Amino acid sequence: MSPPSVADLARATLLALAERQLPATPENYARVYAEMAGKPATASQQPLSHASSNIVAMVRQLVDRIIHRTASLSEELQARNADIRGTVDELGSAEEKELILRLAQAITEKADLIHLSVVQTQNELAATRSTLERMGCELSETRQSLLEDALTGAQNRRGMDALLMREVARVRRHGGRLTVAMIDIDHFKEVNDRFGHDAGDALLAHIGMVARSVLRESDALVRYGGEEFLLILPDADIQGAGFVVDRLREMIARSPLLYDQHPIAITFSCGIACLAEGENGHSLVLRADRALYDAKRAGRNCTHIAN
Ligand SMILES: Nc1nc2c(ncn2[C@@H]2O[C@H](COP(=O)(O)OP(=O)(O)OP(=O)(O)O)[C@@H](O)[C@H]2O)c(=O)[nH]1
Repeated sequence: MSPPSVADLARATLLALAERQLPATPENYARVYAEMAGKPATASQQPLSHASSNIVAMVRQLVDRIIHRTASLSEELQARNADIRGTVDELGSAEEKELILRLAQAITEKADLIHLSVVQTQNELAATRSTLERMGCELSETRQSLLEDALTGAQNRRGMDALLMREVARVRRHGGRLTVAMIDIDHFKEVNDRFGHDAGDALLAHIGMVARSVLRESDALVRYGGEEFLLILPDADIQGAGFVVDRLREMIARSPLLYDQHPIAITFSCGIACLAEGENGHSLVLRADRALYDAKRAGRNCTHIAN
């Protein structure tokens, strides 16, 4: 069975909150989500550059250890080989049965020692390989977090560029559609002004969580700017994207963030654009952004479709 996706976890977290009748506070989210994801809720993240340089230092240490171990094994084998050759020479000239037996015994013991050294080295190399595999996993997590926004868990702009490039190339190669929806929270500044910056941050994390719960596995959520998110919807047309955005609007209306016992209800404005023939990802996003601007000018809490 494949592991649950982030969207599955987000959905399950919302469900678990409702079942336990817990208010949707950031603390409850963090606790339940961490339980679902099987991660410690308070895991402190090392700064990335620090984590990366740690990994590089560890790889260097491991490689040094392998070089040292194989070099000393090679020296040891050479010395034991010379030793055995000497004993075999003695054996060639030995005439007494007892001496022959003793020399043969000595050769067997030396061969056993060689075998032991090789087995030890094999074990050490196997341990090194599993350490390297573990570090490979950590490195790919680190690489992933370089593309993620830490506050909301959405992709950041760098992640968005890579995703859009891949999706536009897919449409060009195989046909199909690509639609994006640019979303901007209405009057977000008032949330900061009234409840404080931490509440604003918690609201952004909340929106990220709710948005992930309405998206499909193949969709992506990007934090485009301060309080602006981009939904990347492969294989969706304008109508399909409108349906996703309506669902998000409904979910957000139904589950306002509870911050310090205060429900913080918000709405958002949205601009939708579908990739046109020959268009690149940058221009697609700009068209969605312009449609969003039109939605704001039209009074907010609505969706506009790009020309
Ligand atoms: N708490 C918090 N606030 C942020 C973050 N990024 C941007 N902001 C704030 O978001 C607010 C955006 O304000 P405006 O651009 O005036 O937009 P708005 O108040 O949402 O108004 P409209 O978009 O016109 O509906 C500013 O006050 C920024 O300081 C963030 O990461 N956390």
